[in-house]
Amino acid sequence: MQLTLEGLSKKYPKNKLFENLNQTFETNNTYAITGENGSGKSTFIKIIAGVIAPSKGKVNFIENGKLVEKENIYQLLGIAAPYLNLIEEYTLKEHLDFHSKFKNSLFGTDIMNEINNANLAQSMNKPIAEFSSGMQQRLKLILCCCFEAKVLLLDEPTSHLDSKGIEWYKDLLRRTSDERITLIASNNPIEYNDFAKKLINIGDN
Ligand SMILES: Nc1ncnc2c1ncn2[C@@H]1O[C@H](COP(=O)(O)OP(=O)(O)OP(=O)(O)O)[C@@H](O)[C@H]1O
Repeated sequence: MQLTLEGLSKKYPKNKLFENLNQTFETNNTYAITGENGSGKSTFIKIIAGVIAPSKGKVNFIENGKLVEKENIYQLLGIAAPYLNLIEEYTLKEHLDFHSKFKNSLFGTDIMNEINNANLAQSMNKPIAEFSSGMQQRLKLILCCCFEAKVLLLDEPTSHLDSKGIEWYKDLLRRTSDERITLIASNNPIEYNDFAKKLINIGDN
């Protein structure tokens, strides 16, 4: 799997974020997308995810040497980001069942071990609306990392996590990032230092 950027640019009427990014991301690699506040990290992640359009240029998903059609990209993606909300009315169990209709768990029914590791087992029947921000973040990371996806997009992955939660996130990523392209949008080295071989500073552009 490869992800390539061809002359990727984004500007808003009053704000030029990045221009002419050309980059190839390869499977089995983790990349940190850095840059100061407002430089465009989240915008970049949203463009990769196809949520918003670039001003110029292209994002290509290439699998076995072939360009993946736009409508099939969703199936390749796992994404955890502050602006992507869980379904508040669902319980954790309902959320897992719903997610499993679209994607297979990497661990089969052992996904419950992951729920346990994340300290969420006692909340299986609790609605997401009653989850703390840290609990919601842990569930977002499980849904992103523990289900089939070839590209992981993590925007500020440790937001709302306490020190135990950060150690849990690191362990989760260590165990689930093989054979994937992982992009971590962050200014916090704790979130990527152990993983990212390459830093792409969006603000440099
Ligand atoms: N829909 C929009 N219309 C106009 N400007 C926008 C829009 N969305 C984002 N911006 C602006 O684009 C810039 C980049 O925002 P973005 O959230 O991508 O930055 P970031 O690097 O993720 O920031 P942070 O580190 O603070 O999370 C900001 O100045 C923001 O105000």
